[in-house]
Formats: sequence, structure tokens, C-alpha cells
Amino acid sequence: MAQRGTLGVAVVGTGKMGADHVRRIQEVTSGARVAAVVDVDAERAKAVAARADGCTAYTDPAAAMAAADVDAVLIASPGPAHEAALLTAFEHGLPVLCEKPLTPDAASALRVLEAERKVGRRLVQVGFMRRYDAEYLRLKSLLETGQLGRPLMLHNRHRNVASAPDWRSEMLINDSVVHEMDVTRWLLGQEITAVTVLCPRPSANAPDALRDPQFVVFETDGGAVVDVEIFVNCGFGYQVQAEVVCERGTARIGEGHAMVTNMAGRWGGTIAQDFTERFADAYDRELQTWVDATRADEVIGPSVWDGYAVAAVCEAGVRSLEEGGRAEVELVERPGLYA
Ligand SMILES: NC(=O)c1ccc[n+]([C@@H]2O[C@H](COP(=O)([O-])OP(=O)(O)OC[C@H]3O[C@@H](n4cnc5c(N)ncnc54)[C@H](O)[C@@H]3O)[C@@H](O)[C@H]2O)c1
Ligand SMILES: O[C@H]1[C@H](O)[C@@H](O)[C@H](O)[C@@H](O)[C@H]1O
Repeated sequence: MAQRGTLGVAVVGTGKMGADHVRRIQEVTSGARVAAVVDVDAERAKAVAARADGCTAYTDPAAAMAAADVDAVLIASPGPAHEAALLTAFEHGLPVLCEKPLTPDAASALRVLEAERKVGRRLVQVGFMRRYDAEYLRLKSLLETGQLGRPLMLHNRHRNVASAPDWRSEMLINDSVVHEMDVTRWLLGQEITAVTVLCPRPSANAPDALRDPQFVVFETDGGAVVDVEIFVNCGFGYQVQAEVVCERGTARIGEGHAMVTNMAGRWGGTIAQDFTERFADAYDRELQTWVDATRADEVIGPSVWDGYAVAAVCEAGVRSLEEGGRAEVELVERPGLYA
């Protein structure tokens, strides 16, 4: 099939991620241009539009998606605004790269799933960027060789320097552990069936009433047990680490030892401070993959089913956090479109 010409992308939401994706499309990605930006904050949209040649600023996503020079949509507005933007994109038959989460809860994710099924073909790639990170890709390839035997356990650490002052305890699950939910399903090829959240004494550095850190345990339908330490006010850096324990060996990523320095009687290195630094390559690869696939009229990568399944796991996680104990995950039957 002939490849489409340069893809005109509308970026919806021009905050931290949206503005970074606009820069990426302009400076890093080939085969795409920013045709439109949308933000409910008109001044912000205008300021970001001014950085891209021939880009129009909008405040209404529907108006941008109706524009003749828009061929695809990148959604980087806050999670609660994703459903409306996705449904509008479906009305126009536009392919979408939607930042995580697909939507903030399983019911709305299911509505998006039903709407995409009505369209009759996949349109959405969900922005679970860790699937494009070089270290995670190496880990996945190693597991696929079968050399290590079957995976039994997966240990994860996910640390952020500091949370925003308005963070609530469930956001550690919905905004952060959401990535380990996707990574678990993708790396192991198994669904998560139950979640247990344990809360140690909160760090004195966490804002008032925030239960930080949390220790989250997943059980999977393949019999694996997965743990996640999530600590969003660790103070010292941004760290994402994973170790898979298999029958014949283990494999660990995320040590961040790309460069080790020796100086003044000490050895060491630096720790990334933020996800835009740690996952810069992953975001670049994610976006280029989406552009290339879209230009070839294909949709690959994390699907609406993945977004829905993770939303259901998040709900179980929040139930366990709020009510204590182990919460089971309920999923509808997987439709053929996502087989
Ligand atoms: N993949 C990752 O690692 C990663 C990292 C950070 C954020 N995210 C996700 O990216 C999305 C955006 O996060 P952010 O940190 O950039 O947020 P942000 O608050 O910095 O920016 C959001 C922007 O969207 C605008 N907005 C709000 N409602 C809108 C609507 N209905 N239509 C258009 N614009 C609207 C806001 O005015 C703001 O400019 C979220 O879904 C978030 O979870 C993903
Ligand atoms: O929204 C961000 C983002 O998703 C990061 O990738 C994650 O590490 C953070 O914990 C979260 O707050």
C-alpha cells in the first residue's frame, strides 16, 4: 500500500506532555508536522502554535479535528478529557495516539472500546511509552527466547522526586502504577487478576494525608506474582527499575549505570530527575512508530483493550487501597478486534 504524505497532527492539550510532543514532532520525528494545537487555555495554545510553522491554535478539539489539514490526533489533555476527544476523533475516522491513561475509569474505557468496535477497526494507540524503552525492549526479547524459563515473579521500583501538592493517595495507583500494570501484562503476556495495596508509614516528606510510599502486589492468570514499590516523594531522583525472576535465572533493568565516574576518592554517577529525561528515547520511538504506522494505514502498539484492562486493574487497586485487603479484577470478554 502506498505510504501517505506528511502527516498533519492535531495535538490536543499543550501542557507539559503536549508541548514536549509538539517539540518532538517538529525536531525529532520524520514524516509528520504539527497542523493544529488545541487547549482550553487559548493563550497557551497560541504560544505553542507559534513554535510550529503553519500551525493553527484552537480551543475546541472538534474544530481542530474537522480541519482539512488534520490527518491524525495526539491527545495530551488530562485523563478525564480523553473520552470526549477520542469519540470526536472516531467520528472523523482519525487515527489517535492517546497519552495514558486511556480514560480514568473502566466504565468510560469500555464506552471508548464499544465506540471503536462500532467503527469496526482499530484507530487508537495508547501512550504506554515504556514498551518503546530500549531496556524494556531488551528484557522482553530475552524473555521471549525462553532461555530463562518461565517468569515467576516481577519486582518493580517506581520513584519520583516529588509529587504535586494536590496529589491524592489514589493517584499513586492511577497515574504512576498504571505503567507497571501495562508493563506486567505486556512483558509476561498475562492478565492481572487481583491487586493488594499495602501502605507503610507515610514519609514525612509526603504532603499531608498522602499515603506515600505504597507497596502494590498483582496476581496474574499465569500464576506470577508481581510487586511494585511506588514512592512519589523520594527526593533524590526519578527511578524505574524492574527485575524478572524466572525458573533458570533473573534479569534486571533500570540501574541507570550508563556512566560511572571516579573522582576525589568516590565512584558514582547521576540519577535522572524526571520522566522526560529517563524516557526521552522511549517517547521518541513511540511517536515515530505511531507516525510510520499511521502513514502506512496501520494501527499497532498498546490498544484500547490494553487501556481498558489497565483501567480495570486501577479500579481494583484503588478498592484495595481504600478498603484494605485483596481486590479482584473484573474484565469483560476480550472482543475479536483486540485478539
Ligand atoms: N507517558 C507519560 O510518561 C506521561 C507523563 C506525564 C503525563 N502523561 C499524561 O499526559 C496527559 C497530560 O499530562 P500533562 O502532565 O501534560 O498535564 P498538564 O496539566 O501539564 O497539561 C494538560 C493541558 O491540557 C489542557 N486541557 C485541559 N482540558 C482540556 C480539554 N478538554 N481540551 C484540550 N486541552 C485541555 C490544559 O489547559 C493543559 O494545558 C495526561 O493524560 C497524563 O497522564 C503521560
Ligand atoms: O504522570 C506521570 C508519568 O506517567 C510518569 O511516567 C510516571 O513515572 C509518574 O509517576 C506519573 O506521575
